[in-house]
Amino acid sequence: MAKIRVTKKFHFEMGHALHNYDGLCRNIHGHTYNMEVTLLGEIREEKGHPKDGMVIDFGKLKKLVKDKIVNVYDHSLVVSQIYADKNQEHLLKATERLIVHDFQPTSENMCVYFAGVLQQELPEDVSLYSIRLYETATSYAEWFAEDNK
Ligand SMILES: Nc1nc2c(c(=O)[nH]1)N=C([C@H](O)[C@H](O)COP(=O)(O)OP(=O)(O)OP(=O)(O)O)CN2
Ligand SMILES: [Zn+2]
Repeated sequence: MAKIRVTKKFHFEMGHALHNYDGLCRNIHGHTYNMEVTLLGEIREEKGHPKDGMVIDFGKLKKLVKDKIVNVYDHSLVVSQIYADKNQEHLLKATERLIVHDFQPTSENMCVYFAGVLQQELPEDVSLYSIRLYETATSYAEWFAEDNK
């Protein structure tokens, strides 16, 4: 049976600050993140089945990514534990949606983290092929399963 990739695009607004970064991005600022999630799987060939002809229903992929990533990170402020420890009092006053990770919230690290989240949630008959995460219109990071075997 043919293997094929399917991709869905998402976007969310997220603030972050890069601890000790040697440029403007050490300050709290925000981006519109655009994310492309690509899955690999076989096309269901089952005449009469509601999902006949699909690798995964785009609606199912949308719900999964929205529940696990978009609705969690949209309008949040993401900082590293080091940054949070230094600015805790200030941060808790500034936002209701503070997310602290044990890594610097760069596009590379967020991309790897999101890949881990999705890999845990996907149905067994499809696999995560790649994630492309645009931080700005001109900058993105990409995670590929092939690179991380
Ligand atoms: N390798 C990385 N470099 C930088 C990251 C990152 O996540 N990975 N992040 C930042 C800043 O947070 C911010 O995204 C600035 O990115 P940059 O592309 O430099 O943004 P500009 O607005 O200057 O982009 P232009 O389109 O070139 O104007 C910094 N570096
Ligand atoms: Zn940034």
